[in-house]
Amino acid sequence: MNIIIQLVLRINNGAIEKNDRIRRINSKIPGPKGLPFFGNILAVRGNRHLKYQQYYKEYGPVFRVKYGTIERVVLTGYPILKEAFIDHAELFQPRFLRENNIIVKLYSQQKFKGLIFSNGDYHKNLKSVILSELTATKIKKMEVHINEESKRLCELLEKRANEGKEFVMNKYFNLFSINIILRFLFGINYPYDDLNESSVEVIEVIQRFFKLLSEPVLSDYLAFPHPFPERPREFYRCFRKLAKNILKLIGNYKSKRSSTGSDEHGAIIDKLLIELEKGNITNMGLVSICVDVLIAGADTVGQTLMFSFIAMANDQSIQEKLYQTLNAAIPPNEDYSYSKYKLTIPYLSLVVKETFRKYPVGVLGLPHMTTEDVVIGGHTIAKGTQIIQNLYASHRSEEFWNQPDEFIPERFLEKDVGTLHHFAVGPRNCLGYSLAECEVTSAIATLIRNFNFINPNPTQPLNDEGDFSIALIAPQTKLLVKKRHNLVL
Ligand code: HEM
Repeated sequence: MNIIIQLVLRINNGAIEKNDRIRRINSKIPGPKGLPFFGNILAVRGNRHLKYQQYYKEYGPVFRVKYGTIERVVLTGYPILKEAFIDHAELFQPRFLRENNIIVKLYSQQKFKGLIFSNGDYHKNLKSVILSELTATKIKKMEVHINEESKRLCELLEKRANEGKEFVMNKYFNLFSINIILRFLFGINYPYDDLNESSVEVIEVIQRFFKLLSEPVLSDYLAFPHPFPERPREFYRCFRKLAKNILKLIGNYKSKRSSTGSDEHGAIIDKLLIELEKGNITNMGLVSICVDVLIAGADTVGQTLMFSFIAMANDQSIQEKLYQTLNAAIPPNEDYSYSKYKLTIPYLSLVVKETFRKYPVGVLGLPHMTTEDVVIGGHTIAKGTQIIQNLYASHRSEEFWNQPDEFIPERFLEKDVGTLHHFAVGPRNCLGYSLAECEVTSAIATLIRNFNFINPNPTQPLNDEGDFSIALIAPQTKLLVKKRHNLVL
């Protein structure tokens, strides 16, 4: 017993000493004063991205906040993010992992290792395996499926248009993006005639999982191993549900593969199964990786689309101009094709860029960590500090954008326009960016060609303020849709 107590004390002392060093070095970085023990954790509850926007205005592009004993430095604006994540890429690349966090412990054990919370060669290898399935050529090959999903969405919307009633749009976009990720991962899509119970459940579990993952918990305050629960039970319930679904899909995929005798279906899972056979990942690791790609890829695109349509329903002139541009560029009986038209319909690109600018749904990215002491923007940041990319505040700052809170696609025609970085900056940025761009552009083009999206109460602009989560959540939004003509299907 004595030995165990001594061991725990030694670990505690090690952690406390390490934290003291970080605190000492970071103490010169400006930032809000915090409460003893809690630091700033109570002040940033709720819409954290708005609080960080306010801190950026008060303290500048490099500011420090404390989450209990965790030292967090927040970087805002492309120039400072570039200085850190590109000019010092190696020092800022790793994911921040709390050593005493159970999830992180689980994830970092070989058995459960996923993608998002791994580092080093394991992460590098996995990222390149998955990226090899998301090249421009692969995406072009999959375009037919993306168009199919867009058309299915149109068919559902046609029913709503025929009813002539307003309806909540959000879950349709979520289903669209989940289906595309499932196509890339497993070569399948979620069966739906409309929003049935099981599809809605998957959407809700993914959103809840993200939300729970983004909420600070008691363990955030503590620098040492402890017995307190890390996350509410609901978190594990969500993970188990997702894992169960994924295991079923992997099982189905394997039996389909053995029944057809084919080795190559062109889905990401093919490549991951090879990694499993080589012993580079475990069975549970495979599940964690699939959960990571599913949650990272589904909610982000769904929320982005919802924000875009809210903006366009609030400004009919943008929607009308886009509709006319698309009509002029694409023959009436031809589908929109991303690979064919992405460079030839400038106004569509402007609308997509402005969507990503005004609504960078990965608002604070995912936490990174410094591997050495480093000077950024004139401030010394200690080795081991948690680093956050303040993407929302960067994209909404008057320093880089004129009228940043307005939706103005034409801003990208100006000469000295800011730099978009909604997929984060540096080599550890979003793995799905090419797919996301293709999905968002294709869905906007196909839907706007076929429907007019209307705010049912035009005297009151639709709310476009999101609710903080790892992927900003768009408000539940009721729209009216009107068919433009016979659908281009
Ligand atoms: C509008 C859509 C999307 C946005 C705005 C977005 C944004 C982001 C951001 C900000 C990060 C954090 C990067 C960092 O830590 O520096 C990220 C990471 C990630 N994203 Fe996306 N993302 C989107 C779509 C997707 C899609 C479609 C996929 C799936 C194919 C995906 C998969 C991932 C993965 C796996 C990571 C973790 C990368 C790593 O740890 O190396 N994302 N994304």
